[in-house]
Amino acid sequence: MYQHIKQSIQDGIAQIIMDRPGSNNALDAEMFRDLIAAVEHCGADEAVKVIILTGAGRNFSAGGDIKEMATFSFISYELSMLTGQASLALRKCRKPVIAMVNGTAAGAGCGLALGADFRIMTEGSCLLTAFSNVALPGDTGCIYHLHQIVGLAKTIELMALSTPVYGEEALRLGLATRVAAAGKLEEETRAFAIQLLRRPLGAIAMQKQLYYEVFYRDYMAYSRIEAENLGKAGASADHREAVTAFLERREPSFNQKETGTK
Ligand SMILES: C/C=C/C(=O)SCCNC(=O)CCNC(=O)[C@H](O)C(C)(C)COP(=O)(O)OP(=O)(O)OC[C@H]1O[C@@H](n2cnc3c(N)ncnc32)[C@H](O)[C@@H]1OP(=O)(O)O
Repeated sequence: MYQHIKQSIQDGIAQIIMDRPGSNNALDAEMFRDLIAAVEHCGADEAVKVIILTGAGRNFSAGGDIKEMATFSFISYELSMLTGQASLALRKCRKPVIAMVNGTAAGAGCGLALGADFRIMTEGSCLLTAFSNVALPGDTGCIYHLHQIVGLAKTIELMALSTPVYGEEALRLGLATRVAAAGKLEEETRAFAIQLLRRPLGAIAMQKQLYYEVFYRDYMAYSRIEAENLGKAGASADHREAVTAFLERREPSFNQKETGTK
């Protein structure tokens, strides 16, 4: 049904898989659209009680498709807004959403994991904001979600430095819900989903509605600024340099000018 999104339902648990392992599940506009459709579909399907979002292969997702970015002269407003809508779809969904973070969740992948209600990680899996590595300010509501969990000071640090946050530290910061034992990520995520299945899901749906309506009130205003900034930064010399450096597998050399100047 979708090209790079797989969806299955078993015993009330839907699994949505970002499935482009050759590119570490890097996301393009079509994948964001399909992900939103899959989440909305699961949200409306009576057979689905709990949703698990994960990535195929070694990593959850490497975020926006940098190889595709190399072909752009700018990042479109439509793509930028789609990123924010994708993580909002997880937040708006009335079913509990668990991000099963296999390997790395980078950039937009990190934003999506943070848009979920729960994150199950392993000691070796990590959340990596990554945006500043490619001279971008952020998307997928990443700053908004992060700020809700760790506060502004830690958000500023994680966004500016793009330091990876591994399982145990993520747990300490409140970013991870559970850290599964090595090799047990799927088993422990499923056990967590089954635990949720036994909870009063109607009341949890109302809790989610309340979180969304109260704590995400200004999300769309935020999202528009996020998209405008992504467009400006996507046209900057620093971003061009970062994308070229990524493809050439070398460290970028930033020119230190304000992002958005050419
Ligand atoms: C609009 C949205 C914007 C954003 O999200 S901005 C943030 C963009 N994302 C990043 O900056 C993260 C970039 N990727 C990485 O840092 C690493 O990857 C990982 C930590 C995720 C995984 O590392 P490892 O397991 O060592 O894999 P590997 O050798 O780096 O990559 C394997 C193949 O995957 C391709 N790939 C990785 N990330 C992306 C990406 N974001 N877009 C497109 N392709 C990607 C590589 O190039 C390579 O491919 P080949 O084998 O052909 O050389």
